[in-house]
Amino acid sequence: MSDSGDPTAADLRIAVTGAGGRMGREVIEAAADREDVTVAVAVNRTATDPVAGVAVEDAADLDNLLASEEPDVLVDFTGPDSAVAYAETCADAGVPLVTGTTGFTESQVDDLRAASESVPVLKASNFARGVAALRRAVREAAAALPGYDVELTETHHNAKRDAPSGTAKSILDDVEEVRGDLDERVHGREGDAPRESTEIGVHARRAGDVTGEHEVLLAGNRETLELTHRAGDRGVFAEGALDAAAWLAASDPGWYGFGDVLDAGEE
Ligand SMILES: NC(=O)C1=CN([C@@H]2O[C@H](COP(=O)(O)OP(=O)(O)OC[C@H]3O[C@@H](n4cnc5c(N)ncnc54)[C@H](OP(=O)(O)O)[C@@H]3O)[C@@H](O)[C@H]2O)C=CC1
Ligand SMILES: O=C(O)C1=N[C@H](C(=O)O)C[C@H](O)C1
Repeated sequence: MSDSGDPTAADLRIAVTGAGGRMGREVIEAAADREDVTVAVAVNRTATDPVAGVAVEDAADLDNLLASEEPDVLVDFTGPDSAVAYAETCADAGVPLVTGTTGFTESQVDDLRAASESVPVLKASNFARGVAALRRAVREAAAALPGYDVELTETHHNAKRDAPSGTAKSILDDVEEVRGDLDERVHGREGDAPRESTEIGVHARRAGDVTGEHEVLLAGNRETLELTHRAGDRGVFAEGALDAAAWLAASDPGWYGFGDVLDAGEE
């Protein structure tokens, strides 16, 4: 962090886990494009060539690297098991954690929350600002259209592991909060499957190299409303994650979401 104590002023030093993955690479490349961010540590589980000129070390050495390099924050896009392990490493090292990893079980989220008692932890299923706007719009529409059926469809590239996506689950939580009558998530339909009024249909498509699309359909009373977000490329997630990292580095230990970063920007 810069001597001014303001990590957004200059030279936020980050660590990146999953540096050989799609998102890890994108974060390192986005950091290279920003004057205010330096990648101090980059690790991957398996051997990886340098990314944007940054050497990628063995993830098994992360605790030593955090101790020697003292980054301001760690940015993680890996898998649920590893993200939980890295959260414990961050808590031990006193390094704030931004994780965009999805697919956590409830007990793994509890583990992340435990780490947030020692260091700031920010978990977000989607770092696109447009998705934050989509979620607000969906909440408003669901509240304004009582009794309408809701169906959610997400589409991602064919290498995505978790389904439905983390973003889809966040949107489902939003809808259920606003529409107390919808409490049954139905994942696809097959055979004799008449729709119940309490259902939210959930559809996960995997195809080609689609970056990420989320569509919410509300239908009733002879009308339909569709709200859709499409990510053009992964840079949009990486930039949001770096904004979150800059904000989190100056925060107190606790549990945060991307909304906290966006709300702070509006003050
Ligand atoms: N919040 C957001 O805005 C976004 C979130 N995501 C989420 O980010 C995560 C990663 O996505 P993506 O980059 O596409 O995935 P990739 O499979 O491309 O990359 C995952 C990386 O994590 C590493 N990794 C996986 N498991 C472990 C482990 N157990 N221990 C250590 N390292 C591990 C892999 O290393 P190795 O190659 O050695 O296996 C790889 O480098 C997913 O959960 C995805 O849903 C994705 C995009 C945006
Ligand atoms: O795995 C991905 O690619 C993505 N994962 C996130 C999710 O699960 O919601 C965010 C984005 O849609 C891309």
